[in-house]
Amino acid sequence: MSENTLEQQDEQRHRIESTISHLFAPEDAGLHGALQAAKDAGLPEIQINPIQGKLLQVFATACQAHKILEIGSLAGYSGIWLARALPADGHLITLEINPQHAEVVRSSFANAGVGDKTEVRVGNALELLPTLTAEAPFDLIFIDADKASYPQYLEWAIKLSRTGSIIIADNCVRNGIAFQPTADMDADTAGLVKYNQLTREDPRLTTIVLANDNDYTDGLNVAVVKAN
Ligand SMILES: C[S@@+](CC[C@H](N)C(=O)[O-])C[C@H]1O[C@@H](n2cnc3c(N)ncnc32)[C@H](O)[C@@H]1O
Repeated sequence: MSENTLEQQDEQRHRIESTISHLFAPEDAGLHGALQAAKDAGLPEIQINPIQGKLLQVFATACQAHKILEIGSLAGYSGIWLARALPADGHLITLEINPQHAEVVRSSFANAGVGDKTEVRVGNALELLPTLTAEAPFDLIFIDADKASYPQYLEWAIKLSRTGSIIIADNCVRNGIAFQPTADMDADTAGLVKYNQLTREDPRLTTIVLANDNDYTDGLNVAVVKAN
């Protein structure tokens, strides 16, 4: 029997991933609407994928999240996944620096039926985070904004957490460059490398990186707060 070519293996992997996505993480009209609104507004297509969205919901459910904080909203796609994991009296705050993005997010949240339990705060997350202490602790914090600031976002995420909170950050693999410090790395890569190092070494956290695919193109860093 002849061995599968690389192309056939790729096709098979893609088929299995699509099946998992279709079976376990189907997108409804609200999520499709957020993607279409992003396209119509000319926003970049850099949102998480459906399997990651479902994974966020699984983690939110695991820590019985009532309060969720997101850093980096874009068009509200990940925010909708997260908000849907909340109970009726739950609340999601999402921070977004770009006012145009924030407008799209608000309307996508309303279209998806999660307008009542969500709030978009506009500004630089590094300036907004210190204003959130009275609303802490957050049960789950999702970090997905500028990569250079990830180490500072981690510091705030821990401050705004409780024991058992889950801190998740996107783009923490990037074909392996997020683990390899080099003399000439750019600020984004330096932020990711430092983030992975800090979450690995901080005794208050237990952390793993989950790749999105077998090629390790990218993935999520998932840290649980052990003690706070
Ligand atoms: C990768 S996108 C977020 C994608 C979104 N989480 C999703 O998956 O649907 C990053 C977002 O972070 C925002 N952003 C970048 N720097 C920021 C900052 N300093 N403070 C707040 N938001 C920021 C960008 O404007 C952009 O909308």
